[in-house]
Amino acid sequence: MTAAEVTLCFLLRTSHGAEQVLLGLKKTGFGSGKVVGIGGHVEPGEITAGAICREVREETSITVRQSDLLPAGTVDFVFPAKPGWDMATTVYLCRNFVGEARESDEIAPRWYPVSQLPEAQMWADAIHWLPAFLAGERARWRIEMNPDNETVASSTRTPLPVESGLGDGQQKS
Ligand SMILES: Nc1[nH]c(=O)nc2c1ncn2[C@H]1C[C@H](O)[C@@H](COP(=O)(O)OP(=O)(O)OP(=O)(O)O)O1
Repeated sequence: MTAAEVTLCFLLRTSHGAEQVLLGLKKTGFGSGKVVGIGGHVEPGEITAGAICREVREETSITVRQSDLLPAGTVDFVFPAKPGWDMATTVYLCRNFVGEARESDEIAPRWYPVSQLPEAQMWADAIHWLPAFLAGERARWRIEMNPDNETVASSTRTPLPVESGLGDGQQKS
């Protein structure tokens, strides 16, 4: 089964001298009840950068321009006991955006200090890859889950060269 194409964007800001990242409590669907990154599925006909701008706006009311997206890498989430959940994720950071985060039907967004991520409320794998992306590392990650679909069986990281474009302009057919 082919992994679903999804995308995540981590908005960053500095508040009172501390760096913060926008995450959100997922209220519906996949990962409901967890604190997750902002994002979702790339729809047919969309490029990944267009999809993430749409998802950020739908989920948080914040406007992000494609030209302000900073490609960070990818995460392949692999669920061997549930292959239908496999996702190929393109990850962006963004420091330039317009608007205030507002709750949507899907997500209750909240700013967290980068140094104090809400690890216990997130997917167990997030602490493997998220701090590295937030520290500016660019990489391709592969996360394989255990049969419980919750705990991590393995995580592997392949560094990306700084100039890599990550195929941002590719259109999904
Ligand atoms: N193991 C995992 N750890 C993690 O932190 N995020 C994961 C994950 N597996 C999947 N995700 C993320 C990637 C993706 O952004 C999200 C699932 O996409 P969506 O939020 O779009 O799902 P939904 O089906 O609820 O919504 P729609 O796409 O609107 O139908 O879950």
